Amino acid sequence: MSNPKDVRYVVVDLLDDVTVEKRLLSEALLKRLAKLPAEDRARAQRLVMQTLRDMDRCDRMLGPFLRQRPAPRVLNILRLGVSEICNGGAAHGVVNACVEISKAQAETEHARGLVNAVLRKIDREKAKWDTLPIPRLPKWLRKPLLADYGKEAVAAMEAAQFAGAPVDLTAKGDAKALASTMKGELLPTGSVRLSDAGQITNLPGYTDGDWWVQDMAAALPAKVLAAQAGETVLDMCAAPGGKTMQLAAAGAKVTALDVSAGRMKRVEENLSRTKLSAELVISDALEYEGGPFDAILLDAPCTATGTIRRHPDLPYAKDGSEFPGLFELQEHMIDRALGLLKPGGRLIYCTCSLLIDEGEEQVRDALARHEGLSVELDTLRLPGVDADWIGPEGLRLFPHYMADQGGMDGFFITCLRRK
Ligand SMILES: C[S@@+](CC[C@H](N)C(=O)[O-])C[C@H]1O[C@@H](n2cnc3c(N)ncnc32)[C@H](O)[C@@H]1O
Repeated sequence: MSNPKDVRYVVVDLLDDVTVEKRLLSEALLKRLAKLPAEDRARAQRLVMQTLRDMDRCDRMLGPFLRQRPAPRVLNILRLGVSEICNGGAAHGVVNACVEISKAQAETEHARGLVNAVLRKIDREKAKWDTLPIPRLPKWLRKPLLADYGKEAVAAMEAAQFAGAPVDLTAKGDAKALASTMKGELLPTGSVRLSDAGQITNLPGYTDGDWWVQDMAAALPAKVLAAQAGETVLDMCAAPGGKTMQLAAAGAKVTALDVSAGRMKRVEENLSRTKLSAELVISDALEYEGGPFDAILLDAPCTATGTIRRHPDLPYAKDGSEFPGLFELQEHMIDRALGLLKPGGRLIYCTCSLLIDEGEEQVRDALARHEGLSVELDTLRLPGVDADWIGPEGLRLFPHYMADQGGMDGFFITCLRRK
């Protein structure tokens, strides 16, 4: 019988965490993977990511064989089975493992016959898999995106999200040299793209802190800030520290602030690995009294809807209900940041979101609230940034930009200057 230390059992637990408990995978993984031997963890993570990415297709495959929707855990066992079988897994082994997982708990034991019968039928029907349409975003997210960008753009975003994401690195030093060492592609924005990275911690230069993982779009805000050596810079929502490291590597005197002590530990570890330094402050940004600073980077807490390529759990763990609270927090944070700037100082505001409420709208509202505030579009014209991506409020990036090279995370980035 399957037990809680089996890879697939843990994967079903993780699917339950996301679809039933509505927890983000990043939060659930730590606790669940700790139950597995180290050598099984990468496989569990790969399987759960694949099943989440395939979820809509799994449900389409299952539809004709289910007279009614099974209990949530039974459905998740089936989804895992479908995803594995349709991605080339050996059906016999997959079916047996899924039946064993069903038998392991009283609430799913009754469904072992169903799991067995349905997965065997799926194996016979698996040719249908490749004809299924690209999964759509959930309605709560699709609707506002359709209103903002139209059908064609949303379909392109969905295709990019389904395709997943390569691994991008930011070099601490020379990006060209890093690309050559890693046999990666040097992107026009200066990030290094790896198509087949494998285990990150085994890559050359990891222990020496020569680079860190950071999507090419996520690397742009610090480039827009363009910190000068000796400048005082506040990284206002810093954890886990990708942008803090860029600012510190540029020679700025960085104050890295975050409200989460747990996440700040990650900043500390990242700085220590890369041998970079910053002053670390654990505080609510809205209560922080420091500065004034030459420049502030505000990578505000947001819906993270631009990162679904890397986080296919998001559409299943969220339903949009907490979004208005985030929009309000972003507004307060912008006001707080402007109050911590030196006269003439610059605020780089960014969110890894696709929603204009967290980008263009925030800028329009901030300009209306603050006299003497202006948007500096020139600073956004960086190497590799297409002029068409820049609108009156800032730089708008979509997952389907540069799709043939692997795409990028959805982001909004702007530079505001205070008189
Ligand atoms: C988008 S993440 C930042 C990512 C980070 N800039 C990087 O590049 O690695 C947003 C961060 O905001 C932090 N946060 C949320 N509310 C906050 C608040 N009121 N004050 C300070 N930080 C906050 C979260 O803990 C989270 O680490």
